Amino acid sequence: MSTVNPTFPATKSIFHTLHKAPHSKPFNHVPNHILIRRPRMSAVQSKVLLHDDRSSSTTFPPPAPPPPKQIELAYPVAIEVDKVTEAELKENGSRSTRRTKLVCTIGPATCESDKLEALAVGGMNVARINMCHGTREWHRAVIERVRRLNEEKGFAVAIMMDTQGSEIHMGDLGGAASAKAEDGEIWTFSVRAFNSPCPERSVSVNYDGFAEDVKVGDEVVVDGGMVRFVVVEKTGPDVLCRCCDPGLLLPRANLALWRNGSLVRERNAMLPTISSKDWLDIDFGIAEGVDFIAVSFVKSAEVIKHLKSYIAARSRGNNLAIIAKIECIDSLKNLEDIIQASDGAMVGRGDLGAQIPLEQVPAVQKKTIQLCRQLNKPVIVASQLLESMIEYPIPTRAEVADVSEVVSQGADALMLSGESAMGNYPEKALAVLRSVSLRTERRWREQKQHDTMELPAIGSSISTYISEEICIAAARMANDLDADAVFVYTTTGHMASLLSRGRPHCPIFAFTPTGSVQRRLNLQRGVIPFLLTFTNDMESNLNRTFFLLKARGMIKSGDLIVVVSDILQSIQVIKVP
Ligand SMILES: Nc1ncnc2c1ncn2[C@@H]1O[C@H](COP(=O)(O)OP(=O)(O)OP(=O)(O)O)[C@@H](O)[C@H]1O
Ligand SMILES: CC(=O)C(=O)O
Ligand SMILES: [K+]
Ligand SMILES: [Mg+2]
Repeated sequence: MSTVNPTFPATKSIFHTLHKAPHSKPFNHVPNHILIRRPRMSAVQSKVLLHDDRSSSTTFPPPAPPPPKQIELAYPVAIEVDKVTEAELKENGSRSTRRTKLVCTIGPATCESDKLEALAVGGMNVARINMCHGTREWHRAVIERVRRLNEEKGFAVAIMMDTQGSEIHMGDLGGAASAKAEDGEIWTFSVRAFNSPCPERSVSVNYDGFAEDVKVGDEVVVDGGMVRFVVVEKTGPDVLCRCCDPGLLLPRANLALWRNGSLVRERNAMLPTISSKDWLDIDFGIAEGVDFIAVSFVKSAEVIKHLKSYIAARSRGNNLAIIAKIECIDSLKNLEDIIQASDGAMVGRGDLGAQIPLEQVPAVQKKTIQLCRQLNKPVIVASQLLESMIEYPIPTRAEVADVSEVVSQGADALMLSGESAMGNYPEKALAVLRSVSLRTERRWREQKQHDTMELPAIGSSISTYISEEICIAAARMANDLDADAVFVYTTTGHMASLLSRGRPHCPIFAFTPTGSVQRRLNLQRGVIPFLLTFTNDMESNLNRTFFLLKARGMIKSGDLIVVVSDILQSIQVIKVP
């Protein structure tokens, strides 16, 4: 380990600097007053503004907020990064680190500390808890264990809470782990609540309108088609159904009704996206400080806006991100608005495949990934990626091809569901996601593939437009120059996310002073989030970062770095001294 060197040389080898300050040439057409209203200003601007007469209401540009205090930091301040990523950087160099992020659903197979640790070591970036199952106490214990591992073992695993939603689902089978439905058997689906244990071949249904809505001849599709029934008779609150596709019924499995080849959207379509139970779970998530809330069965952007304003009022200063789950037929009509209103999206292929014909699911997946990229929102692809690994230690070739395709399509993250929640091989499944991602990403880079996706302007102000352009240009420069990394100093994570949108071939080292921003960046493809306090003196930031990263073996002299600054709105290309 190197010792502190107070005379560590200043950055010398800047051989190219594109300085996009407000008055430089490329933005001559931009009226100054708009630029000066940016929330953060360059050091030069700050100084000028300090001499403004702030009390005068006629002054133009209008009074700006005071510049951020510049704290001079002693040389070695701590830099924190997830220890698994650190090991990967040391071992393989930055170019070969994994870009695709991995989400694991935590269930009975993985809820203990040793199992959670094994997943974290295996590359889990986000732990997902599904409020469809288990009690709040159970979930609280999982959250506490993840937090403790982060603190004690140096991981940076984020927590995602997934709501139940109020679509139609079965009850909990009176406590049984599962129930087998055989071909031709008659089962009773009832709106009555049963005492446990349930009467034989009976399940309760959470939706009170169920018996009124169904018609004889309707198909009841359980768990996206794992089991199927046909309605043969209705008697009061009970609906008698004959099993036509036998299989295992699991507690709280989702139910979809089909009639004449299409989904029944009657009064059940009026069920709220966020149920009263979900609101309690959301309060729980806010209180526990989870990083993401994934909202099930989102139908419109309004519900996301409503939830965001609720959260903003309750969790001051918190960085809770809302992920819209695209998993119902109604979400498809409003896809763009929903994604725009959210902080990210998840393609929930499980429930989606119960609501639209299966052969349409791949197109929805592809479209959602594309829209998310264009609108700069991270996107997770979920369900059945490695379904056979619930039972077997190796995946099918088709599953491997599917995972590889999702990575090629440019998704930010892959998710394990039953494979990690209740499967026999959670760590092996995670290892498959990791190795397939790495191999697919490498092939992409080796073939020097540049994707040609149009990235439209998305910001509403000139300053956000400048940020977007800088990030697109920086990503392209990094590819053309074969850079080892892009560095970005970011307080809100926004610049890091814009860089991720440009999908450079090298990783993005995002330095942020806030733990919640660091964890939130765990969902962005190609971003390695570091916790680091920085100032608005870019040269000192860079020198400090080079010093700290070199000392830890995460970069080395001669590495080529593209540096993007939020503060200066600039791009620099630097060889690490
Ligand atoms: N906390 C838990 N307790 C018990 N079992 C769980 C838990 N979480 C998940 N499982 C089991 O793992 C399976 C897959 O979990 P997952 O949460 O991914 O379900 P899903 O049906 O894909 O998601 P969703 O309900 O959001 O559509 C569940 O069907 C359930 O059997
Ligand atoms: C993940 C999820 O909710 C689904 O696939 O339905
Ligand atoms: K859910
Ligand atoms: Mg679902």
